[in-house]
Amino acid sequence: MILEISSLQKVYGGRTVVNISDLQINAGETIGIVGNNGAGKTTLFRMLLDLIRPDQGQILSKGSTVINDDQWKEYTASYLDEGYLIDYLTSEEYFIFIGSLHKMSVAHVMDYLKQFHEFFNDEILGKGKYIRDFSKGNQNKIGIAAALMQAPELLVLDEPFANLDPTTQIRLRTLIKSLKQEYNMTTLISSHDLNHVTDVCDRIILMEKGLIIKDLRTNENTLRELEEYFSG
Ligand SMILES: Nc1ncnc2c1ncn2[C@@H]1O[C@H](COP(=O)(O)OP(=O)(O)OP(=O)(O)O)[C@@H](O)[C@H]1O
Repeated sequence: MILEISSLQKVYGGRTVVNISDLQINAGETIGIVGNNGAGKTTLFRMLLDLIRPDQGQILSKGSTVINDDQWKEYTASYLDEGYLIDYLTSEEYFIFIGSLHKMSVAHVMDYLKQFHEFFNDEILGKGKYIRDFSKGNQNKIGIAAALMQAPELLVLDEPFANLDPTTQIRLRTLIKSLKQEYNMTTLISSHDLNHVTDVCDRIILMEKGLIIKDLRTNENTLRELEEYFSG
């Protein structure tokens, strides 16, 4: 078990926006979190990553509470939004900076980036462009590639398919699947795209008003079941 959540609550302005009594995530699972706007997906991710603190309950990562023990940072990577990026750096400078945090040399970073050749679609590297000047979709790609740099055991991505062109969405699906196969990475992905999450994830958690409404093992009926739920 890599993550154990119990009695977790976050309250904003008297309203409980996350309310999860019990949730366990096993190592190697690829989990899609779906739910309409305001369901609490991002708030849950922010608590998992100690970006905000719960009002109640606890999150254990490999048995240690994330708020008291920094151990989780060694094996957890995430990309939630552009707040992770550094606007005044070029993409190369940013990758080199993130690489340096993981003790990677410049040559190592450049070598690492080769595997993203297709994913970057010739738009990210060698442009001499500052991160602030990239499109939102291309900023996403930079953030995701940088998050993967530490070869995390646990990866958290908030709406990674949003703003990506269709070609890159499909490439990201392939990338996530291959990472799972290659080194059994545990991945949490929030998404509004039911097609993508049911294709990529082996488990889907449906949230509504902070609560977990469904927790499904993905099978051939899952997409239809989710579509029915959301259309009703
Ligand atoms: N800092 C904050 N202050 C007050 N309310 C907040 C804050 N952050 C989130 N909320 C509220 O918490 C609820 C859950 O928001 P959250 O962003 O987690 O939802 P989400 O499922 O990620 O939604 P979306 O699909 O729109 O990204 C929303 O009602 C939101 O307005």
